[in-house]
Amino acid sequence: MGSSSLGLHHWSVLASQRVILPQNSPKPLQKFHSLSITVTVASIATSRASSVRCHRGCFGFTAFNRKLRKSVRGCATNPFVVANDEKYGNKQVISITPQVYDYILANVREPEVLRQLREETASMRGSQMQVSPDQAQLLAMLVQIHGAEKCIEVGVYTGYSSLATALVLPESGSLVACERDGRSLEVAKKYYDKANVSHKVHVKYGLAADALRSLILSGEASMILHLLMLTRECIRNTLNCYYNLSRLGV
Ligand SMILES: C[S@@+](CC[C@H](N)C(=O)[O-])C[C@H]1O[C@@H](n2cnc3c(N)ncnc32)[C@H](O)[C@@H]1O
Repeated sequence: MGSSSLGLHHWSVLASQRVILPQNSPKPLQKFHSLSITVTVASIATSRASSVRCHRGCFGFTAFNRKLRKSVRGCATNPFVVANDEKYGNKQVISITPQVYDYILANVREPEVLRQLREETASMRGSQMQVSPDQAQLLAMLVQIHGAEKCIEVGVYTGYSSLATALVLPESGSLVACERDGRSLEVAKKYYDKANVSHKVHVKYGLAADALRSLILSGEASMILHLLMLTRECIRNTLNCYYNLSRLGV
């Protein structure tokens, strides 16, 4: 993986990374791992209990999710939490309450086209899977800070996070968008068109691992892997491909 590569994961994959990543991961993957934690922290803060349930079903990381559910429940009821752990110097920390989250949502910078996509998706099956506006803003910001030109999204659904990414990519940039569900992909494509970013998005309909394998074969250059929401087996296959990409130095 080249020097301009950046790896991010959605929080729910964090537990699996420990199991799947090779022990002697090359440096880029170590960077990838620590960056995921950044996103994880941000995402845990804004995840809803319903999505926690969904992820539990998908991945079966019961202990991890039990902990997470507990923290989400705690966040919803206690505006302030005193962290007794010495590590935090017994400081008072603000947790996310519905009111704080309302404030975040009211102040997030969400382009009009993303708002429309979010509203259209709200009535669709699986809408709880969609990333939230604040998560998308964080992703878009990281793409911009990093000056990324080539990105991959594994798991597009109706396209919210991929559209947020495509909107901030430069005109010369490209996003490989992998999704196995044709119906949600149709919605995504409609919004890429609407936002005039279709030329930046290379849609790969089918299993992500296949798309990644073909990227390896074609020797595609540096990229961002920024969302991975698959079954455990798919994660294993996909990460193997990703690991091969980094070993090849692409
Ligand atoms: C959590 S959703 C993605 C949310 C999306 N990034 C958004 O912003 O709305 C996960 C998506 O991954 C897709 N998916 C699951 N396994 C897959 C695989 N093996 N290959 C490609 N897509 C997959 C599902 O169909 C689903 O649409």
